[in-house]
Amino acid sequence: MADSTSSTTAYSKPFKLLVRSAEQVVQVVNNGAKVLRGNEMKSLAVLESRLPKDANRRDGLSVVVDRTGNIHDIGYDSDLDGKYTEQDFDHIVDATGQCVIPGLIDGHTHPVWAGDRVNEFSMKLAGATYMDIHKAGGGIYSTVTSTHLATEEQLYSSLVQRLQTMLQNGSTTIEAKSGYGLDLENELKILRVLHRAQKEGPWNLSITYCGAHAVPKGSSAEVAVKDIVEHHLNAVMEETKAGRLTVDNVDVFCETGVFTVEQAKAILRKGQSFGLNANFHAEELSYLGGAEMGAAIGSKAISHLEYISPEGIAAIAQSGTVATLLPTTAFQMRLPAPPVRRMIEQGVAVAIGSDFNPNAHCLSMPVVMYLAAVTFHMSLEEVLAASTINAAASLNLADSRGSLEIGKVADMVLIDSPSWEHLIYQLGNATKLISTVISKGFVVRARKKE
Ligand SMILES: N=CN[C@@H](CCC(=O)O)C(=O)O
Ligand SMILES: [Zn+2]
Repeated sequence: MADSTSSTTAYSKPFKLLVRSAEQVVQVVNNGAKVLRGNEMKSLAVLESRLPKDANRRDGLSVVVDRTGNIHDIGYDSDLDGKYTEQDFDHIVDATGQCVIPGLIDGHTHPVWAGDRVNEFSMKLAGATYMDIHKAGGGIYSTVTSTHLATEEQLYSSLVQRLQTMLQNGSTTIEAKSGYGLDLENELKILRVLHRAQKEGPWNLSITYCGAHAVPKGSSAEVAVKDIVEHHLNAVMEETKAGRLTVDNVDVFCETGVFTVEQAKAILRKGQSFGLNANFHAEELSYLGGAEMGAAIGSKAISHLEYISPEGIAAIAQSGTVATLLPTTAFQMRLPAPPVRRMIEQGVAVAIGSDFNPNAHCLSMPVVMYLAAVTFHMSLEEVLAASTINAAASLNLADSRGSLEIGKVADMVLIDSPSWEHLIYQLGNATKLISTVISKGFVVRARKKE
């Protein structure tokens, strides 16, 4: 097939897209595995272009995407040339010299809020702790106040800008929490904004109800838990049943001075009774035993875990609960790194996320991946597994996402470099390196060649 890019009448061709002649196709897994646990994260399935005997040009790799946006075929150009013609595709992307990786999956974000907390960043640099600020009524409370004042339209417009930036940085699936409403009316407002973004945007969101993000001012943890368990969660689920919301996960900030392990358990269990995945914050600033509880109730994932105990590690290794680690937060709050090496040695599946929120303002998974490698002592292979298949597993999405395998959704990132590791190695250069982002088989970012 000669080099060309064609785009003709929709639905007239048998296939949506051909990405061809790539240097590498990083499948991550190629055997249907739905998660990589512990040492399995060390080796990834990578297809390399080849130089056939007596040939003067490399035989690159191609990915064929069907009409539904799923991967239909993966193989060498020379093999696929006999099976397809240029006319079979709506669109052809020439990936010569580039690497194809799965769309990145950001396992933990708080993307719907108004205002900012740049003043608190200064305070923290001067020595204030996160909890000092929270107890003084700042932190989450300050964002709750500004988010209450914002209209749905304002929240939607800032959310879309944030998601666009995430997409430009390679994230095609993003876990997205509510949690700056706290009261039912404002939590529903935030969830509606997320639902609209999911319906209207090119990204894939995994939406999380996080009404237990802080104890509402003037209330107590006991009253807040009772409200959520007896009233708010029911109301949220009624709205989802009516098709006005989508909610996939339930979250709680289980932390000293916020919600106890027992309180978190009550909320998570109630969410699970509605079919939501338990995926919550624990052991971030102190050890409480949230990991042990989360494992015991079959949580899909637990985030942060800087202060996880050896028993907690054993429990999540045993239960298969994914540890979603958040390097930007640990880095900017100067927290100790979670015991990642020990987790991996003991067979835990590790995912990572940006934790984008007004306390840790980072929209770029490649930056998060760099921090995971350098500050959490993860290898480049472990970092990519944590941002693809394991992040998919943390959101119960590994059947359809997180690897480049036939039948999975064609979410792909093309990196203009001879090997995929450059995406992590070249700190701060991701939007230059990423030439193309493909979501559900549609090209949603196509950088012009300079
Ligand atoms: N720790 C709780 N939630 C967020 C921070 C939210 C905020 O400070 O606004 C986190 O994951 O880091
Ligand atoms: Zn968080």
